[in-house]
Amino acid sequence: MRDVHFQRVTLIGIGLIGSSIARDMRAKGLAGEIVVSTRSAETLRRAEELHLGDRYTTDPRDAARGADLVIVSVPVGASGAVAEAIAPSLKAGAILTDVGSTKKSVIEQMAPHVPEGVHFIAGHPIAGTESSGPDAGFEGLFKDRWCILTPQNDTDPDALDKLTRFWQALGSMVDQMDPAHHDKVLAIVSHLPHIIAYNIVGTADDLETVTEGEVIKYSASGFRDFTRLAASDPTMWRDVCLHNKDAILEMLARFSEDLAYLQRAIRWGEGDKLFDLFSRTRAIRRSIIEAGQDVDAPDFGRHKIERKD
Ligand SMILES: NC(=O)c1ccc[n+]([C@@H]2O[C@H](COP(=O)([O-])OP(=O)(O)OC[C@H]3O[C@@H](n4cnc5c(N)ncnc54)[C@H](O)[C@@H]3O)[C@@H](O)[C@H]2O)c1
Ligand SMILES: O=C(O)C(=O)C[C@]1(C(=O)O)C=C[C@@H](O)C=C1
Repeated sequence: MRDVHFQRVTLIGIGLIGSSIARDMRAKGLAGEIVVSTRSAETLRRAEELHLGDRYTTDPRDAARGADLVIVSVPVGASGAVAEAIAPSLKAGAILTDVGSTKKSVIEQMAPHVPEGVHFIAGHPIAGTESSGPDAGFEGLFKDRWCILTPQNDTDPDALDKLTRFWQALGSMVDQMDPAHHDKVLAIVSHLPHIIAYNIVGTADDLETVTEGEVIKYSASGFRDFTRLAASDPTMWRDVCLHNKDAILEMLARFSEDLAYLQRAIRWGEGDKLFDLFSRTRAIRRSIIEAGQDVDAPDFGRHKIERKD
């Protein structure tokens, strides 16, 4: 059954996130018309082959013209340039949003370009995978996942309500947050895990010369879980690191202190300290599962989740 929320929705960027939004919009009939725009002609052709939209263009300004909702789904470092490019064609009353993994920097980049009368509300769906590009998206990515919106004091309540209901129609649970707070929370729950994964897999790769191939050969599921995160898109994660620098560095400093505590406990054979920490963290994992939030546990096969615990 169709449930049209916006007559024309423009998607700027059609990778994992943009194409997942497109697939759900199509399946649920949330848009009268979907206009797809992306930088490279090749990606655009692929989006067309996948029937993700109704109209396709590599010109973002043309794509945004007349749209009721514009969703920017590009690496966060490109947000400002995209906002500048589309600004002249945004119509009064349109809602402009994004899905970027960092919020303070995206708002700083985009807000100065937003014309009077256009409602800019930044957002971030907390859902994704290590894959990228239009083929990587899938219907249902946002189901039962949080989407954080970061409205400002002067955000129009009706526009906020419309965007909230749109994300809810995609299956998300919607929360509101201050952008700086968002960046701190995401630094610890998303950005640090990726940085740690990139680092441990890089270290293991460096050790290959010492261990003569054994790191890869004997890597069991613990290490493989890290390799899934470490396979995430390099451009996206370079931009996240550069655009959430302060919060990431703050969390890394805290992480390093706690790692030093662990290192010391191992050196001095303080088993009780190790046991206490490992018991506390095991309880956290269990509470996440009990809260029903383990639907996307890393499993390499994706979509089918086998619970081992
Ligand atoms: N991958 C995830 O798990 C995930 C989850 C939530 C939010 N996000 C955020 O969503 C956004 C998109 O991520 P994705 O995973 O869909 O990425 P992706 O690499 O799959 O797709 C990115 C899209 O942006 C376009 N693009 C790249 N550079 C550009 C530029 N300089 N100018 C204009 N367009 C450009 C690409 O052509 C592509 O269409 C990012 O800001 C990311 O931080 C990602
Ligand atoms: O599940 C994954 O592979 C993800 O990396 C998704 C994930 C996350 O860290 O939770 C990654 C970046 C986002 O901005 C939001 C979600």
